Amino acid sequence: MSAQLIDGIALSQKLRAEIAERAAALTAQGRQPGLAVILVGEDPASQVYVRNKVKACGDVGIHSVMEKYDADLSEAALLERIAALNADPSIHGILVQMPLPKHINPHKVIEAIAASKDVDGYSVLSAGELMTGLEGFRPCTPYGCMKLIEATGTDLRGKHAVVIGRSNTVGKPMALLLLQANATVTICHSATPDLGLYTRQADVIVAAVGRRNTLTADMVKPGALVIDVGMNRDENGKLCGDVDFANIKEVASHITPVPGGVGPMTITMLLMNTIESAERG
Ligand SMILES: Nc1nc(=O)c2c([nH]1)NC[C@@H]1CN(c3ccc(C(=O)N[C@@H](CCC(=O)O)C(=O)O)cc3)C=[N+]21
Repeated sequence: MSAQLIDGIALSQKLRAEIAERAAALTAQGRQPGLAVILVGEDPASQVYVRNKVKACGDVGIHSVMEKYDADLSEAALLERIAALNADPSIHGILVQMPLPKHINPHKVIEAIAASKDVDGYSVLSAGELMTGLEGFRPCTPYGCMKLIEATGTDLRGKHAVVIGRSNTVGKPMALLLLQANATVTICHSATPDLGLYTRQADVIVAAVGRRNTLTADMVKPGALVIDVGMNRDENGKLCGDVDFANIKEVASHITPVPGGVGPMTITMLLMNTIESAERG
């Protein structure tokens, strides 16, 4: 193995220790940070993620409230719960786990969350703040990816970064964060005819597609840095990312593992956004 592993668990531990100190300072002033997590329906993956988020809060001294509802919860009832949490001074962040059941409009739900509590960074306002370079909540997954890149000591200025994927939660905000760090950014997606043509020119590749083996070793320039946002299952049901880790690690300079890379950092940045929200008061 020639590539250096970028360890999302180790970096999370370091950042979570800092978060715990900030949480303790707020708690000592009678302002303990609070996060509400809402889960609608019984999707098993969502149950695991939500449980992990609640556990992470407990570990750093953030008060958390988990609300679970049946899949037939009405949109109106969900909006009512959000309004109550918006008005609750003990809650500084509200996260509604995605995806929602089909009868609920996710845009309506996200926009119902008070801007000051949008710790997922999913609202139109948060997206606009990111686009404009204003202060605001950054979406947790791309924010975590930036911290992972930073941890390698890589200066992104003038580097060519290729983002694969254009989702509102990962690909698009990732491209904007890389741009803000002065990288030259290319966004590739499902309609890109020859993905390798772009990735072979990349100093940094962020794969956020949701399909395993999207990036193979022949598509990676020697010495490139590879961030794998994918969360897929292989034929044995084992968790794997979007990149062919076993072969790319022989070519890349740095690479994130799955699990243990981006996933834990997503939760860490959620905790960070919640602390920042509580500090703003
Ligand atoms: N409103 C909302 N906000 C989200 O941030 C959000 C969401 N909805 N819906 C689903 C996605 C997915 N997501 C993950 C977070 C952590 C891991 C994670 O910790 N993964 C572990 C492995 C976990 C396992 O073993 O299954 C790892 O990569 O090491 C994974 C996925 C947050 N999401």
